[in-house]
Amino acid sequence: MSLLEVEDLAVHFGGVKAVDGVSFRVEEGEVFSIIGPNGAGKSTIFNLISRFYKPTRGKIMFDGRDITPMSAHEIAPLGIARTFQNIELFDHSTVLDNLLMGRHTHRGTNWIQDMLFLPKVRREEREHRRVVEEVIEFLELEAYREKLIAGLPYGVRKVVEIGRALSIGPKMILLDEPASGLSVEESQEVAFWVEDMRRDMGLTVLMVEHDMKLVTQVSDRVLAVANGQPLAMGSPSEVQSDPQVMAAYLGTEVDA
Ligand SMILES: Nc1ncnc2c1ncn2[C@@H]1O[C@H](COP(=O)(O)OP(=O)(O)OP(=O)(O)O)[C@@H](O)[C@H]1O
Repeated sequence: MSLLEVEDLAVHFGGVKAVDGVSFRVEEGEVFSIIGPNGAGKSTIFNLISRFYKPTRGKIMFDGRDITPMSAHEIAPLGIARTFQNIELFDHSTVLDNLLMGRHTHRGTNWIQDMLFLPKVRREEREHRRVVEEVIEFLELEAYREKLIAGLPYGVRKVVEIGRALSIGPKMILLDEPASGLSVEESQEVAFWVEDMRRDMGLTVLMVEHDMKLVTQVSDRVLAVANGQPLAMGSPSEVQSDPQVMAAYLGTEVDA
């Protein structure tokens, strides 16, 4: 059984077939990337898997469960976390508080217990802190722990965005263009973290990315899409040399 199974997925917005008949499987521990020109449907596939969009057709299975009918807040506790292309952090909170908010899906207490600060609440709080401190150490964010998001350089905010997703303790992380807007050196750091996430945390990574250097460096397999439809799937080199993929990119910008 694959960790993620996407079967004949489609979503239509009026006359626009944003995604139309996309199927793929992601194995546990795999780094799987989705590439394609602008407007190909990549972010829409992410929005379908993370249950922000309701599919017109198709099925999504995660860890043996049909998650197609579930809502976005129901899938985080199952172990699916995502980052957003446009960074979804609380600008006027610290890095630490943003990461602690990422743990909210694990809340096992109610408001009365919270108000009375019962031992169970204190135990949970300690566990949240432990996990978040591990993430801070993993992403080397120690120097920024108490800093407000608003004052941080873009590259650091992108890393905190990954940290927020990691803080929920997922089995699978969806990275939506983690290298967009980053320098060559910062993109290389993202590559190292993706490799570490898989090796040290045993995570499965599903990534949408334009930076082909990053995709080639970290991905086991790649799915290329265009106009909402699958074009080719295979190793990074197989997909990059596929004639249909090359044709789809002709006349469009490829960040090689
Ligand atoms: N909520 C929506 N309503 C209407 N159309 C949408 C919606 N979401 C996406 N689309 C359309 O679906 C198509 C695919 O968009 P999507 O953002 O998934 O592409 P993408 O491959 O992620 O592009 P990019 O690389 O530029 O981020 C586009 O034509 C887009 O305009």
